[in-house]
Amino acid sequence: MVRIAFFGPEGTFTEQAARNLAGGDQLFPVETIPAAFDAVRSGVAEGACVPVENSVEGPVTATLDSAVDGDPLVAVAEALLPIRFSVLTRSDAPDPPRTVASHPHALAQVRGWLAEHLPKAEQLVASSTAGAAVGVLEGEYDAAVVAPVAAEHYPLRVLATDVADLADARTRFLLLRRPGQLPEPTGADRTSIVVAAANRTGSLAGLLTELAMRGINLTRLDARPVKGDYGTYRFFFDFEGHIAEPRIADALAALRRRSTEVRFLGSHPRADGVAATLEPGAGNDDFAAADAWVEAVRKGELA
Ligand SMILES: O=C(O)C(=O)C[C@]1(C(=O)O)C=C[C@@H](O)C=C1
Repeated sequence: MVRIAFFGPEGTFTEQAARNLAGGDQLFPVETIPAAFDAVRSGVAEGACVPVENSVEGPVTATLDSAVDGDPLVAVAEALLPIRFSVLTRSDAPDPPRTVASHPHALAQVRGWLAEHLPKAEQLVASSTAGAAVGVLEGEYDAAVVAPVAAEHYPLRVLATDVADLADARTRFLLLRRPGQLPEPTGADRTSIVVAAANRTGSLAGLLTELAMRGINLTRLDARPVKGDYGTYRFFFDFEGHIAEPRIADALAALRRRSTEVRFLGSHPRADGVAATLEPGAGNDDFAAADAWVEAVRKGELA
């Protein structure tokens, strides 16, 4: 039985994403994002499901940092969930609640709603949305901002549903595994890498140029500090395409040459199915034809 760790406890958005991604695999919750990575690295689980980016609050930094701190893991699939929250409370909690807790990404997505409906409630950070629900049950907080499914897991009173400051908020989640066989290219794929850029003029521009020259469309760029080396950063790139495609392989090789540290984080189908935009001359056939031409020139077959 394949075991998949997910960022829990039960009733997180990540559990929902894991259910979408894991098929019949056995899911089990872990308390933190680093613990989900560790479960795979140590062999306790074959896979892990974690959030990676939210359309309102941006990157999930615990996921980015865990991707570089430890043995390499690769993303083999992703899920994209629309995000709308419920607010739960204990029936014996003060009305209105004096404290409201959630994951920082969740609090950031309901700032306006909280200001309007619970302006006096102190906002507290919990390990996850469902972790906040557990805290409400245990009397630690009065209310929690949670995924709607949390109401099915925890015996709490529903104070509000369909809570979201922005109608189209989404979070993207990854299914991670130890490196092995990669998913096949589909034409609508995403490749992720993390690169340490040298601290000198134009080094990031140089990396970006390698992608741009090969007609590769970036879908995300985040910087994270290299811990313990003030002023130095690693850059996380997501871009359209799959390492099996020549333009992507060619760009990765160029980044490898330019940087002392590149970590491949996966090539997998995009959850939204958006096909890669192909610039003129960037297709697989264009690369094959150009390689054949160089080979012919080398052999003296062409002037
Ligand atoms: O706490 C959860 O339920 C999570 O799955 C984490 C998380 C996140 O990291 O962004 C996932 C989706 C929502 O955007 C809020 C929180």
